Amino acid sequence: MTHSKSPSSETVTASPPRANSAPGQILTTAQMRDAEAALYESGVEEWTLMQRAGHGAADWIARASAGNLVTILCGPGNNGGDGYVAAAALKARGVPVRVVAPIEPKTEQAKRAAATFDGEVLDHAAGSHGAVFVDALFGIGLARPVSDDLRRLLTDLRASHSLAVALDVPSGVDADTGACPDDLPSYDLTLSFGAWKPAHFTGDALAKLGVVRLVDIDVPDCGGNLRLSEPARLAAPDFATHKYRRGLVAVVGGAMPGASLMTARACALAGAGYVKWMSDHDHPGHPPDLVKDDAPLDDALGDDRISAIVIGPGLGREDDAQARLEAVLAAGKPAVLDADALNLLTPALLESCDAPILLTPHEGELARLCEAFEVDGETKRERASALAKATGCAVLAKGADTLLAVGEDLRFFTPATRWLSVAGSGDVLAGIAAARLAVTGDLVQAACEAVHLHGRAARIVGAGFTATMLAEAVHPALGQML
Ligand SMILES: NC(=O)C1=CN([C@@H]2O[C@H](COP(=O)(O)OP(=O)(O)OC[C@H]3O[C@@H](n4cnc5c(N)ncnc54)[C@H](O)[C@@H]3O)[C@@H](O)[C@H]2O)[C@@H](O)CC1
Ligand SMILES: [K+]
Repeated sequence: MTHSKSPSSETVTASPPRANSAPGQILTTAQMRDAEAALYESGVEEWTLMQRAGHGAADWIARASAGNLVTILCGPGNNGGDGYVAAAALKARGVPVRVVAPIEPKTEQAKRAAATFDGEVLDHAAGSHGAVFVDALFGIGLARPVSDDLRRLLTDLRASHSLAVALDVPSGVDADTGACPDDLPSYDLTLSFGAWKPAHFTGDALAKLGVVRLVDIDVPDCGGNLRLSEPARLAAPDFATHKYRRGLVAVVGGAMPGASLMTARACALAGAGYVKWMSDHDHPGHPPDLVKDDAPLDDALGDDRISAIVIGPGLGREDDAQARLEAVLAAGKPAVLDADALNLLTPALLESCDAPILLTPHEGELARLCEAFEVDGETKRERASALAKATGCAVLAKGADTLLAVGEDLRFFTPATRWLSVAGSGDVLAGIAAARLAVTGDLVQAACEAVHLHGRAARIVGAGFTATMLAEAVHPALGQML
């Protein structure tokens, strides 16, 4: 069936360019609903927000289409409403556009938006092909799994268009967790409205979103606990500094000294003024510019000038390893615990430690730590938060969707290159984090800077690198981020 809507008297006005009102803000569905409710109470109309969203989307879609045919799949709710507004705005700009609407608009705003579009509306996708497919079927209002018929429709439309754009989130994605069906099609561009949603930075949907961009609709900063960590300029050493003031880092080695050597190398290149390798093993790769301290660890760690310690890479899990971890925790210095230090960590070991501690677990280490500290959560985000609260530590949960949990707060990151999934990558990150901790004295800042430096180093070194190559690339990465 094809029908044409009668033109509505609604005017479709182009919105002026907007500055982002809260660029790093991430809101869950419930927080987004609260933010919207507050806006409505302050006198902003729902229709105004939908206009901003639809016009903002139309700007991106118009560029992507380069004047070629756009097909917008509109659902029954306000996500569909955004789609109709975008369709009307595109048509007004002379871009050929049609709407596929398998379900009639149901909300007041979606009906109103549908009435502004006087172009072609189909209730099926047969024969639909074109340049850009826009998914405006379901957004944050997804209430249940998408039916087989609608999933097929999404897949067919994706396949019959050169580019696919999702409005807010791809239909079928849980905006709060990033969970999605395996057969979700892949998108080239996902446009988030008003604020980022957790699904833009975490969960399985990450692999499907393509490039993500924020369309500002003037949602103010709600002071929420979820934030996107954006790379910031790192501070260069100040005028009156010296090597100790720039940060002395103790890199505590163990049974497999090669790993801690790599950590020490990354640490030295990430801005620390002085790195001491505390190892009772030698290694043929020990470089001349790395000071080795083989005094008994308690004594070595007694140096008051130490401003951060890192332990875990190559530590091993023998009795001696446990004793070394105990010595680090007893030193009362800010510390980064990685790898085997995480495998050895127990609530009893942390009991008398009140120094700032950063834990850097990957998925498996996070699961073990959650077991050891008797906490759990359905998602990585919940597990990391629960662990942060149980330990009082900052938890940098690594992986394709790295996130940082500190108390009630969560920081998310734009995903780094997948080439970082290589043995030793975490050892390098731990070294960078320790350097930044020594330099900044701030756990959250150090962890965020470390993730950005690590990702930058990976981009610089390119494809198919080893961890040693990655550690060397920390040097140019630091230079780029100053
Ligand atoms: N309220 C606001 O402030 C704004 C909301 N905006 C848009 O509104 C969206 C949220 O709108 P809604 O709350 O109306 O929700 P949606 O439009 O995401 O979807 C809700 C509708 O879809 C139906 N539905 C949900 N899951 C389904 C399924 N699996 N199969 C079949 N039907 C299903 C629901 O019954 C309801 O009718 C956002 O994602 C965003 O795109 C934007 O217009 C910007 C402003
Ligand atoms: K959508």
